[in-house]
Formats: sequence, structure tokens, C-alpha cells
Amino acid sequence: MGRTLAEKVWEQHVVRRAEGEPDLLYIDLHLIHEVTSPQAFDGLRMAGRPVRRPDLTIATEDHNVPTVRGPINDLVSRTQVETLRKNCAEFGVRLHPMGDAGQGVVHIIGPQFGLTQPGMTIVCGDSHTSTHGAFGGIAFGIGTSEVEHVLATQTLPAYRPKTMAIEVSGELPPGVTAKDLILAIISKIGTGGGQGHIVEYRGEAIRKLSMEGRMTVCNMSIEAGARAGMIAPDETTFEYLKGRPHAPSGADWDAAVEYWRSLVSDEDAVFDTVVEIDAATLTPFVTWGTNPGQGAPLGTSVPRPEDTEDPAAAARALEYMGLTAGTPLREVKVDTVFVGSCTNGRLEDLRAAAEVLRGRQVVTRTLIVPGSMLVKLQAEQEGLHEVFKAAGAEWREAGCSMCLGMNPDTLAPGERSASTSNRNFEGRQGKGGRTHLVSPQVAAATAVTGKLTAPADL
Ligand SMILES: CC(C)[C@H](C(=O)O)[C@@H](O)C(=O)O
Ligand code: SF4
Repeated sequence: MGRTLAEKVWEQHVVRRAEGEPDLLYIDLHLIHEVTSPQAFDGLRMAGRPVRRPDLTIATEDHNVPTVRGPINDLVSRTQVETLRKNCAEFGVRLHPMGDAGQGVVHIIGPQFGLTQPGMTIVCGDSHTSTHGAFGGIAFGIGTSEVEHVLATQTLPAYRPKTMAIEVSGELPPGVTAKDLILAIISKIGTGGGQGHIVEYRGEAIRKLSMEGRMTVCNMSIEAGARAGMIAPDETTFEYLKGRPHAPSGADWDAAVEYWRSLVSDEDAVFDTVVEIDAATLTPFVTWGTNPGQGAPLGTSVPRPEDTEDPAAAARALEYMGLTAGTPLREVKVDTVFVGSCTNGRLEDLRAAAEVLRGRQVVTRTLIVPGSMLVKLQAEQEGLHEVFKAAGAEWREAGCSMCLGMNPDTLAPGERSASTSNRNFEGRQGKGGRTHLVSPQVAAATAVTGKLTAPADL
């Protein structure tokens, strides 16, 4: 019987297998940030162990950094960042600190450096590690004790998840993005729909996505409860990687591409679960509730709880969100717009937002936060920052920013945002803050009108 892509990559990395035990997997790349690594390094120190493969370990500062640079005033945040610096210096781990040209959100910098490659196993103490699966590897988030295990041994014990295929046929209509697609998928299968599975996104619409779009889709796999998301590598992947600092070159490149081409699910491979979606039926999609599965097409209205899968949860969500069933989503007023995060903080996302904002004015507080300092530099080389500033938006330094309230970029209680991030949980962007997840295009159009809006409405 044929094998799925996930099975191929997994089998390639098993260093020990025993009946009734998790497989011991070799890890090709370990990404680190300040929030989930301190205790892991403490554990190593106490055991008197070094980092096994500092050359396969890379760290950045992202969650706690202020995007208007200056000292970190919050004590917990400052301690986490200082601790990361000390740990990386002591254990010989490459770190991209605040102020460094390579600094950025952990899931943006891996691909940008060409560290993230097809067929790899990639882990990080962070749930959105699934982003890296866009290159055709197995990438997933791990807990702090697992971070310690990987630091010490470059391996990880793990049970092999089941496999799920999400087949996206047809073509996304104009104005409909990868973000709309993944929000629609999560609202269809639910926040638990992918549980216990590695999802492989397949089909014509996926093949047509850019690497940035593929990363947006894989990023949010975790919001559907999946262990990981992945997309088989193809010419789009190779083109993106070619020439990046850590991509192979010369004869090594040719050999790598030859291997990478084998990283596809076999024709006769059998998935445990299959979900089918027709891309042509999709329209811009927004969330109305307090989990990423509570979403609807922008052209519809806030649903009645009794018309949803879980009426009690929907009623609670509407209460928290301050929304009334039946209100057209286009009538929902927003006071803050955030474009950024590891979901939508890449150059393509900023270009899309700039295209909408060019020659227009924002009426909301609007934060445009590049996912990495390299994205910032590239955006500035194209003059995108001038477009944002002329429109009245704030142009910031790289970091997680308003994706979550671990730094000064937060919503005040009762404030409502249109946000290109990936989680709309209660208090996610600040205590009492209300979040609508949207694409960069919808975020930018919303900034112009002050209500949830698609560019086509302008
Ligand atoms: C802080 C970190 C552990 C967390 C995660 O695991 O995803 C964060 O990045 C998030 O997006 O909620
Ligand atoms: S940008 Fe948001 S989702 Fe991504 S790592 Fe940072 S906090 Fe997590």
C-alpha cells in the first residue's frame, strides 16, 4: 500500500521504535523563543548537560518585545528576554535578539533563512510551529519539558498521529485569500476537527497558493485541533527556497530537490480522514465569536446561537463580543486594526494591505507590524511603509505584537479589533478585548471604513 507524505517523513526520522512505546524521532530543526525555553535550559544546567546540537537550534525574541523599541518595562517580559540571552550565550545557541537584523517572529524567520526545508522534522515550544509544514515537513509545537529533551538529545519521543487529507478543489475567487480558506475550513470541521491528526492540504487551490499563503494555512492547523499541517513541496517551494542563506547550493541543491520531489503522498495512499472543500464557493470570511471556528462569510449576519453547532457556547461568545444575532457582519464597528503575526505578517500580506490603503485614510487605530526585521526592510525597500504612514497607520518593528497581550500592544477592555492573527480567545489581545480574525485585505479595508469590510466594498 502507498504511503502518505506524513508517513514518509515520519518513518525517515524514527531512530528507535518499540512495541507500546512512542517512536523516538530525530529532530532536524529546533526553534526557540523567550517564553517557553527558560525552564528547559534550567533543566539542562541542573543535569550538567550541554545542548546536543547547537547548530540545529536557533533562537529569537518575539513575544515580549515592544514594537516601538525601547526598554521592556514589564518585569516578567524583561526577565524572559534577559534569561534567553543568558541561556543562549551560555549554551552556544544562535540568537537573534531585539535590534538584530535577523530578529522576528520565530515562525517567520525559519522559512526566511531557508532553515525550514521539505522533509524535515521541526519543533518549537510554540503551538504555531505547524506553519513550517507548508514546506512539506512535519512541524509541531512541544511543551517545555519536551524542549529540554530536544535540547539535550536532538530527539523527541512521540506517537504517530493519524493522517487527514483536506482536499481543496477548484480555484479561490478573486479577493479570497489563504486566510479566508483556513478560517472557512476551521468553521467547517470545528476547533476539534483535526484532533489527533497530521493534516495534509491538497488539491488545485492549495497548489496555486504562494508559499506565504501555504504558511498561513498550515499556521492555523492547530486552531482546528490538528497536531500539524503540511503541504507537499513543489516548484513553488523550491523557487522560494533557492538562494536563501541556509538552503543547499550547487550540487547539494540538485540532490536536495531530487529527494524533495519524492515527498508526495503516493496515489494509493490511504488517509484516516478525508475532508473536501470547493474553493470556488468561498468568499471573504471573518470570525464573530471567541474561537477560530466561530466564523462566517463577511456577507452574512451574526448567527443566532440556536442555528450554530453549540448554542450555549455561541450565546456566551456573542455576550463577550457584545454582538446581537442578526446584525449584518458588515455593520460591526471596529476601533483597532492589526496587520501582523506569524499568520499574516509576511511581505505578501503587507503588500496586500498596502494595495488597499494606497491613497486612502484609516479611521481606526491601525498597527502594521512586520513579522520580521527582514520583512520590514523589504517592505521599506518597496516603499510600503510610506503608503501605511500616509494612510495614518502606525508602522512598527517586528514582533508578535497585538497577536497576544504579552507586550505593550494590547486592546483596552471593550475595544474591538479586526486582526490578521490566529486566535480570537477571550482576552487574547488584552483583557476584555474583542477580536475578529480576518485576512490582511479585509483588515485594511476595515481600517478605512471602521466597520468589517472587504476591499470590494470600498
Ligand atoms: C506563548 C506561546 C507558548 C504561545 C503558543 O504556544 O502558541 C503563543 O505563541 C500563542 O500564539 O499563543
Ligand atoms: S505571532 Fe502570535 S501566534 Fe505567532 S508565535 Fe507570536 S503570539 Fe504565537
